[in-house]
Amino acid sequence: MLAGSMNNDNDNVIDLISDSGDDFDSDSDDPTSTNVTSGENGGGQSVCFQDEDLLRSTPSSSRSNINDNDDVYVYDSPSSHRMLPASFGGHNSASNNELANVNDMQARPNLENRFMDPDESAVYQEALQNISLDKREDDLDEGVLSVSLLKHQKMALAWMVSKENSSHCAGGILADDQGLGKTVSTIALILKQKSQQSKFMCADSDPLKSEALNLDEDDEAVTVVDKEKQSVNDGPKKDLDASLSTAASTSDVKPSSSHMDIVPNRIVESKVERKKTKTGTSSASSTMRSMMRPAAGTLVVCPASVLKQWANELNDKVSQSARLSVLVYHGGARTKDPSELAKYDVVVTTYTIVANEVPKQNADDDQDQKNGEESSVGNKRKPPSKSKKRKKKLKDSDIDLDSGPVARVRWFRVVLDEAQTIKNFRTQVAKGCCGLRAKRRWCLSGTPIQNSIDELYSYFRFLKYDPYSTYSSFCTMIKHPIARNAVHGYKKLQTVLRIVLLRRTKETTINGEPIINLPPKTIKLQKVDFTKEERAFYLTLEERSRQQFKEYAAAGTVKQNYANILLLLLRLRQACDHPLLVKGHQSVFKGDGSIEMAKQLSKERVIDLLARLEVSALCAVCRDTPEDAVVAMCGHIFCYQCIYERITTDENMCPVPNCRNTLSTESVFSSGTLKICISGKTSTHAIASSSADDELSSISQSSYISSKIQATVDILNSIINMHALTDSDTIESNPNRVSPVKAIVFSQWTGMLDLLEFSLNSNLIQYRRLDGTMSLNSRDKAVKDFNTDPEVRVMIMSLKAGNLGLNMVAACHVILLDLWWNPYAEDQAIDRAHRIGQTRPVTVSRLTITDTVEDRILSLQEEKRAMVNSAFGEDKSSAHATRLTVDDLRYLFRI
Ligand SMILES: Nc1ncnc2c1ncn2[C@@H]1O[C@H](COP(=O)(O)OP(=O)(O)OP(=O)(O)O)[C@@H](O)[C@H]1O
Repeated sequence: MLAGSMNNDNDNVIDLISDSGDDFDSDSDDPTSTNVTSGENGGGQSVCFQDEDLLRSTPSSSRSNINDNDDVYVYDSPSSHRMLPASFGGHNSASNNELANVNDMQARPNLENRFMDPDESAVYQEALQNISLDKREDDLDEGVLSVSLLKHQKMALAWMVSKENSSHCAGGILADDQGLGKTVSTIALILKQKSQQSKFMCADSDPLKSEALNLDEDDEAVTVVDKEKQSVNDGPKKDLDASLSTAASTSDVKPSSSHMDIVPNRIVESKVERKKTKTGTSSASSTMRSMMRPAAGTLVVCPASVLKQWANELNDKVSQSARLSVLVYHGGARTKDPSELAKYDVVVTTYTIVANEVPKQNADDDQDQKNGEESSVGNKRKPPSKSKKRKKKLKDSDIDLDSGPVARVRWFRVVLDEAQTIKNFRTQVAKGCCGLRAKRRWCLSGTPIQNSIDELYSYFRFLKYDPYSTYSSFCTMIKHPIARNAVHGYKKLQTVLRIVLLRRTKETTINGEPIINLPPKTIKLQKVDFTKEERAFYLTLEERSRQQFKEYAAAGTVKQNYANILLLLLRLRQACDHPLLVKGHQSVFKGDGSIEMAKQLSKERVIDLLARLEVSALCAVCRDTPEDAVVAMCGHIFCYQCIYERITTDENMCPVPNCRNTLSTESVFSSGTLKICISGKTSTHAIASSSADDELSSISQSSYISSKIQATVDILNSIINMHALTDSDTIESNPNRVSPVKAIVFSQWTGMLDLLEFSLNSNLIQYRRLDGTMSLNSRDKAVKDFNTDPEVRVMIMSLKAGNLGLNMVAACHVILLDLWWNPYAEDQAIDRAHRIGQTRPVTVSRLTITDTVEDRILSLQEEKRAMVNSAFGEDKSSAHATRLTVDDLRYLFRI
């Protein structure tokens, strides 16, 4: 275990998780956010804690069911390994226990008093009210959905409806495991509440009604649109399939081309809106503009990769008679007219678009975060006063002109799918989502907490879950109580969460019955050996990295060189996949015009950009370790996917605050592109294989089949050939006869996918590919081909582009080519196949090379799981928070 290798030197604790805005943010899925334990008590599960993460260790019995002997994890135990305990969801087998917290409050006023704050009385009241609602179910009239809701979905529907009707925090977090049908539950909610939504959308035309319904407390002025100025317009009625085929590509979207079944009487006169917005920037006109903000239906915000899937589900799961009008709001040619959005029951868009179109929260918000960070335990600061709020809202109106259509309507409901996207409250995307005006707010996430308690704050802020929606209150009322007394602090947190969060795992039972009968999932850790040459290559690299680290340590500059150290680790991880990745092999992205652009730059500039790229720790958009890192002309670093989505859909401004640099696909460079310019060679392969000092050139060729690739191909071949059919096969006895066995292969590096492709081609294995550089239409087609074409047996995907949301039950094997710091990203990937609709046992192969950095990553992953579990577990013995220490890094470098 990791901790076993560490000493007690707490003086060595370094703060590798920055508190505010620097590069080492607590959001990142790199070791900085792993909250690794360090040896405080001389080995074992000792930890070095600070108040940031406030986490405790878990007894081994409550951890995942790990068989140490054969490295097979079997996820069929009733005690889920996942991050929230039974008591959180409130709707699982522990449904009686889960009420204990609230009952405690009733029965023992002392407990209540221990944390009761005047601002929290509404929370307390709701906790009391909720006691009796636990097992309620709700359903839709027959024929509204094309499928029947499962029992747990009926329970979710009842809970969501009651939450929406709650006076305090209308909405919540549906945190069911991946693949348990959150999308369908949410669609059921939209349908169930359709009449309320329609009332909201129509109330614009009746000021009295608007006031009586108190329709939008978020707005500074209730929108009053003269009925006479509304045009009744049925709009172009096109069917959803047609709209999808035009709307989802990044290049071929026509404004308003994706309308269907427009709700009559709901069209705000767009000319009026446009005229108003053109008339200058005076406060009068901005107030007017605000008043003219039309009321719209439900906005679904999701990652680009699942945009089409959402639209498809809205189409497929709703019967013809109850059909919802749906707009896929995406692509450079999307409408600029907010009233256009207000015509639809549901608008589906991406996080990138929300981040771009919604004005970021202003200084008040930042000040609040500062207050929270600065305030010490017991030193409570007041949340912003009402007058301040008012001021802020007026400012919002003033910046209305800068905002896009999604920010210029009042939504009835906003749903954030894969809501962990906003887990870092400091990111633009989190701020953008919080800036949306909405009456009801939902977060959907199978992995709501990945790194720290702070992630909850981001959801609470979005949900406007008062009083915890300001950072200072969140710290005072949640973080600090945990720091003071973990037992009571967590109990309180569980109670607070129980009101807004519903979670069931695949192992949850209702009345003794599993909520879902999925075939089992088996995860195998498959250890692969390097060849002699690969081992030699790796050892040389490792030795160099170790020396470098020692130099930093000797100079006392480990912290300052943190980005460099991450890069050293990255190289070691890549070496485990294929030596060529270390040599700079990277996909030259399809249609990449940037080589020509880079050639125009001076050599110094190119070298400078390459240097920046090579020390990049985090993507400036997602704040994760960049996948397929690119550097922009301004020097900022991004994942290619993160920036590609932005520059192909929007105004092309660099998303880094105060950097107004214009970006295009031609002006962001991969290291491969820059190296081509420096060397004058035409391909990265050529550079890699022609290095003068490359004594190991035979394994640095793109045609070289690395051990991991060989292992992957072996697995694939055995899967494909395994199910030889006999004459006696029936559909029942051998379902593979009708649906051939298929596999998904994930890697973090598109360069690795390129290299794998060589072997798949030479083995005549038919495959499709999905990565972040592909248009949404191409991705959708790849998924469809994989799911429906019996000849296509393999899907190769980049982890970032493919691990969220997609339904791929055609696969019953998943191969993870490399390990990720954050084990939850792997869980998400695996659950593309292990979800409702899967009929066969799912086998997962995690490939690792023995005796390399990957062994240590495995330990880190387990520590991370234990950390997240322990945040909510039963063991109260060691209530501390964790930080990555110098010793942790020594451990990673085997020093
Ligand atoms: N009641 C139902 N009947 C039939 N199929 C269903 C039902 N509910 C969900 N499904 C199907 O199960 C699959 C998983 O559902 P869904 O995508 O809603 O899960 P999810 O919880 O949103 O997953 P993720 O967290 O991965 O996004 C989908 O293919 C969906 O169509």
